[in-house]
Amino acid sequence: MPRLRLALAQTNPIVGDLEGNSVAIIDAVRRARDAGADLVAFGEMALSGYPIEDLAGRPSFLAACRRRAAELAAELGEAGLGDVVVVLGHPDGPFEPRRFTTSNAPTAIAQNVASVIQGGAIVARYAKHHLPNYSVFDEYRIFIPGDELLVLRMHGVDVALIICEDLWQDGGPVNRVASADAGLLLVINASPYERDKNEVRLPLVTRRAVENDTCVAYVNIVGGQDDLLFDGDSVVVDRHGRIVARAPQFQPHLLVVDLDLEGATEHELPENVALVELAAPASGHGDGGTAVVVGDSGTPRDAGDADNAGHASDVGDAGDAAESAGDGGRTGALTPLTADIAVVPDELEQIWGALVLGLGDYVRKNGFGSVILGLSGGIDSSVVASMAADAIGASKVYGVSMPSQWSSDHSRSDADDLAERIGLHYETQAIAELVAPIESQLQLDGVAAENLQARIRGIILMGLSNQKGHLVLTTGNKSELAVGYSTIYGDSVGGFAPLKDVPKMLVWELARWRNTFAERRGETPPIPENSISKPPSAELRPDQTDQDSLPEYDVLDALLEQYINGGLGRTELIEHGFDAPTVDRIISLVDHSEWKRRQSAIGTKISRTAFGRDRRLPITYRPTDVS
Ligand SMILES: Nc1ncnc2c1ncn2[C@@H]1O[C@H](COP(=O)(O)OP(=O)(O)OC[C@H]2O[C@@H]([n+]3cccc(C(=O)O)c3)[C@H](O)[C@@H]2O)[C@@H](O)[C@H]1O
Ligand SMILES: Nc1ncnc2c1ncn2[C@@H]1O[C@H](COP(=O)(O)OP(=O)(O)OP(=O)(O)O)[C@@H](O)[C@H]1O
Ligand SMILES: NC(=O)CC[C@H](N)C(=O)O
Repeated sequence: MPRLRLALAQTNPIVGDLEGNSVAIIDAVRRARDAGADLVAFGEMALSGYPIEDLAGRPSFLAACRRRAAELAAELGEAGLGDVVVVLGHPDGPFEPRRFTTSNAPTAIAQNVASVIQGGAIVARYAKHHLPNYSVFDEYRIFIPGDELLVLRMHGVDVALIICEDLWQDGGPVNRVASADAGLLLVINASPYERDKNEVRLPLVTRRAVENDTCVAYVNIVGGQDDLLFDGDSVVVDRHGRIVARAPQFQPHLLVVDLDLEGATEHELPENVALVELAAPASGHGDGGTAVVVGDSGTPRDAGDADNAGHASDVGDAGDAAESAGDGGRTGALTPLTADIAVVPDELEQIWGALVLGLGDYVRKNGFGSVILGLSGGIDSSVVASMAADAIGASKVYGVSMPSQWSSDHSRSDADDLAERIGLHYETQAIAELVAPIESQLQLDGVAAENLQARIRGIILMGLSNQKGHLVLTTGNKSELAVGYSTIYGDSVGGFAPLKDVPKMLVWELARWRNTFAERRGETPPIPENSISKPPSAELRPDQTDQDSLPEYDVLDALLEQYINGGLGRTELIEHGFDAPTVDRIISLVDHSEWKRRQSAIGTKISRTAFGRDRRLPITYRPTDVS
């Protein structure tokens, strides 16, 4: 059986940063080459970052991506890395909208492609076939679909290549893998984290391996991009679906694994399969060879454009190359690798890791050096402060206590305690004297006067942000956002909302988990016990608690879970045991808060249905279909 040494490069790209992303790519190829890899694969759009959204409609951006991919190939060759076969995801174009007769998206001018690089040039290209258009994805709108499976013959093995959603959908390229008789199915991905995703993603990888009787290698990008968080978790399973290598979540990683694979055989190609024969390395890790397309039953691809002229041809003299590739083309035997199988953390640790990376990458990738937030001594601000310290270090976190005349003593003492435990910067800005003149001049009372306090706090945080350059973190959680329980332009102020997709009950669970995690490591638990155990209160009037306005949070969260994630209507919610008045009140609050959510800060998605792109509803809406 031919042995392939495969490297999966789990990189953390920044959308648009073609230069920075290229540096990481070249570095990973060098490390893969030093580790003896024959093939190194990067995630979907690893060159450009993902998702590129409407940048896909900008010809100058597409041209820059295409140019950078070709330059990168040349640079790899010049750096003596031409022998390693590199599979790299990037956008390609601009194409004439009507050039592809199979296109269902006539206005799209881009394709979502994987370029195959060898010997200093792009030698083949695969265009994604299935373009996801549900949940957070809009690819059908912006990309032209491909229509064939690419098979690379290298080192005596046939490697079938597809991109992310192609693995998820029956029909199309994944159904041709078995009849193409591929020894390895390589999938490059940009698959966002959701707390239950692993329960779907890994079984899917396993199922495809068994269905096709082939090893499957799945490489994902890692890192935060606005509201999305890519968790990495790249994995290789054998033809029985058993895990043979797995990268850790939430960090860049180069996973290198030896695979003994079914050798390539001569057989008739199914429809819409392009077989590209890659030449064996000339010697050791010297200059690479050229590619020969030995069979192509589909429509011509665009791999042989001006950038790649002379490196791919459709002549059929594959025999010699196949023979020389049979032993892997290496000059000497490589020491076998030991299995590298990362342990998947428990669920709360995963969620914490996702939120910390999402927050940290938003701060770093948007060029902030620090964050600021209001510390009320309550659970939400305490958890956000702790996450921020984990993400960027306590020395870059600024907390402000802003007591009013209604603030309890514990709001101050718990905030002091938190600041001390975490070691963040901390100051006090009392608001009573700022609130009083506005309240009096505008003659505000009731909720108007209550909200003024939250708005003065917002002004203080934005003022300090403008002055010092801190990013303002808004502390609202998913339960509050669902029912509009926050003051617009008040405590909802801010640029990033770490708890946006975290319901209140989960906020408490995470707080307890983080403290226990610290204790296990012999560290000071960051969150004061009193902040966890006391009843939540906005403290905008004497003795206020959240439950003056809302049901108990366990009931509220269960109801919201069924209404928002589960998509149940009024009748079904009542059938599930929620009482009718509560259902009516909460549905009404959720539906009438859409306008607040539409202007709210983004935050890391961790659920199947996060507020934002996942759930698009009208603001102006008079419900007549409530049932
Ligand atoms: N459809 C629509 N489109 C555009 N604007 C719309 C609108 N509906 C209302 N509005 C505007 O919104 C205003 C009302 O919204 P807003 O000013 O936010 O005020 P509102 O939602 O009435 O009150 C805020 C609630 O959040 C609670 N709160 C505040 C702060 C912190 C916390 C906490 O514990 O975390 C809770 C507070 O106790 C109160 O119950 C209206 O005066 C109107 O200007
Ligand atoms: N006294 C305060 N000092 C500083 N910030 C405050 C104060 N009160 C409220 N805030 C800010 O406004 C946010 C909304 O908090 P509020 O106490 O009204 O509700 P909450 O949802 O219970 O949040 P928390 O659990 O953090 O208290 C807080 O998380 C905090 O950032
Ligand atoms: N980029 C993609 O095609 C991702 C879609 C896929 N269903 C996923 O979430 O993994």
